[in-house]
Amino acid sequence: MKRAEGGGEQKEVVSLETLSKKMDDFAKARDWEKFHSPRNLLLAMVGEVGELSEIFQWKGEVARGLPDWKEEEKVHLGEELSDVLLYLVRLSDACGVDLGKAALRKLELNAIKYPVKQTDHSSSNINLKEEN
Ligand SMILES: Nc1ccn([C@H]2C[C@H](O)[C@@H](COP(=O)(O)OP(=O)(O)OP(=O)(O)O)O2)c(=O)n1
Repeated sequence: MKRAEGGGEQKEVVSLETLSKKMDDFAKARDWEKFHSPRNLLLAMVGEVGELSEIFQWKGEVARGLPDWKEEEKVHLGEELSDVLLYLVRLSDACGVDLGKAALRKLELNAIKYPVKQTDHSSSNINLKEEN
């Protein structure tokens, strides 16, 4: 696994390929590939998005970085975020989509659609600007 320098500290870099391979190994070892169809994976991912949403439910708006959250709440959050990511990676594989490549292309498309000079950073909804 690759490691990157980060302010003197070594930080582990986890690639989508690594997650994809580990999910593949996990499914093969259990003979669960038959369950990992695109539709099943999509539904499983949406279920995990629901579990992720539950963590934020009724809390009101929370500050970036979650400074007021207990450590155990952050650990739980990491688990649910991971479930969503793992199913998304697996779903992309099951659909024959190179997720990393597709995401980089989408970022480029986003930058063309929303050029820096036309973006009003004082507005939370850039579409409002276009309508006014
Ligand atoms: N058929 C399955 C079942 C599980 N997993 C993997 C992917 C997810 O990362 C995690 C999901 O496991 P659970 O369905 O047990 O969900 P939770 O971990 O969220 O448990 P719970 O729903 O009890 O909170 O396990 C998988 O790849 N294929």
